[in-house]
Amino acid sequence: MGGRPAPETACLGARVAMARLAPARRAALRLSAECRQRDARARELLRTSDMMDGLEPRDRALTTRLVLGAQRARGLCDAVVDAHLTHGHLEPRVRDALTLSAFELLYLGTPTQVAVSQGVELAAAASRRARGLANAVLRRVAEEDVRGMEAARGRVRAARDAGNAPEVADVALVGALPEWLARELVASLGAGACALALDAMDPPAPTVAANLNLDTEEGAFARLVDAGLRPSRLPWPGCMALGAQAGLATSGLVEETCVLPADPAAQMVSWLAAPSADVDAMLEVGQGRATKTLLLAGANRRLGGKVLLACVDSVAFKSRLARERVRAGGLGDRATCLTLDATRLDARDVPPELRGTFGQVFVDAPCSGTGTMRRHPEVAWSLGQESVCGGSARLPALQLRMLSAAAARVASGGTLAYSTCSDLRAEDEDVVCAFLESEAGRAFAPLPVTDAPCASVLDPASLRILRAMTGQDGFLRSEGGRALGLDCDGHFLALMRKVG
Ligand SMILES: C[S@@+](CC[C@H](N)C(=O)[O-])C[C@H]1O[C@@H](n2cnc3c(N)ncnc32)[C@H](O)[C@@H]1O
Repeated sequence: MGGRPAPETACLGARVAMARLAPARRAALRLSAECRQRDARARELLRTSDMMDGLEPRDRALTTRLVLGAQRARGLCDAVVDAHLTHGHLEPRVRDALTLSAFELLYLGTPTQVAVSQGVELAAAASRRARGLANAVLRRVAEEDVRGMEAARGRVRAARDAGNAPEVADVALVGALPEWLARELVASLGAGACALALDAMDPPAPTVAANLNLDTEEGAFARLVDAGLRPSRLPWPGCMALGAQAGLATSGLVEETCVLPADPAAQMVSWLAAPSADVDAMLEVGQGRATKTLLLAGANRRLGGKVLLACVDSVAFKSRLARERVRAGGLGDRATCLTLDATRLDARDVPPELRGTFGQVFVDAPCSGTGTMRRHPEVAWSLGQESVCGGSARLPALQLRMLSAAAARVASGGTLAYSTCSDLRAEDEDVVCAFLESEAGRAFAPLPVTDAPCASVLDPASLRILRAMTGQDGFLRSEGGRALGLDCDGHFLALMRKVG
């Protein structure tokens, strides 16, 4: 490995001096550096990097875990490492190496000897002079911080078992979150913040939805079996977990839109936001790449309907993608995908397709994404407190503006649905309450999600999950499903009926 070992390394003995850096860790270091330098999303980089193709499947899995995990825990690992430095500055690549190894020690439970010796090699790969420093820092992480983490985990588990809200400091540590975000999540979820923290580093189970616009649930299931993806049914119509995910991309099933990769709670939100068979026109706001468009059209079909959809998003390339996807996904000309700033939906000069009113309007709002941090690890440390907290917070203000503008397009007796993939009350209940108290919202009354049209076709197991997710206010918070063992992201849905 080159260079004379520093005294600290020498005292660890021959095993450390001779350790060979595992290919997975070497790849993780390079990819972490690339994430930092290009400000790239870790998942996107992992998907497109040639480096991943050259790795054995087991190494690929470890690299993925390390890169995503180190991104997720980056602020916390930085602070832990900094606390053990005797002088301030670290070369960025050495910091990348120490972050990866601190993450292994604190969150993956890698045995100390392995994590430290590999961490020393990793740091040496970044800078030869860093061996001694890496050894000293990582030993202290192993001796001091791992113990503190175990104690915090024990307290969060105890709070979960007793049904109590956990301590904010414990959630920040165990969930690898900035303190302010941990505080907001505990305030929003109460005891539900325990599971969020304890599962923070568990990769979400791969799940897909049958595209019921193209095929039956049984047909999609059979095609997944044929592709060797070992599907099993989850308690929601068309929702399936995959026993083997490798092969989904190459099976062609996603490209053909036979199945739609989607979290179980996102599937539920789409179904519950779907109109009944007698609604002929629906407006979807924040269409993105049309995953929910296809899901809710499929649910409407299952109810016997054939709704026409007008869909808007402010980003032109998403509308283009959505257009291709709804066509391939079996909606033909029934869905119109438009690029428009939805805060202007109440203006007179909207495109002709958006004039008049709709029996169902669904706002899938842009949000912090705090419910999907396992998929999008950057969120935890890149989200600014000022985006979601305080009277002038950017996201709640945008969400309220979009909801109010969309409300102008709801027909009398029609339904307005509002959803986010945020766990924060500031973007969920608080936005809905502010809307209902506003001039535009006075004509609306909350409608319990258990009264959504699709509830009539749910089997007892699906109804049980739905009830567990429904709060006393009638809104859906998916974290209630976790208590029943459903592995899902954090999603929120409110339904409101136009009564005025
Ligand atoms: C939660 S994502 C939607 C996900 C999408 N419905 C799906 O199923 O994949 C929110 C969407 O709102 C869009 N958006 C953000 N600001 C907007 C605005 N002012 N007007 C319309 N769309 C907006 C974003 O581009 C993003 O695609």
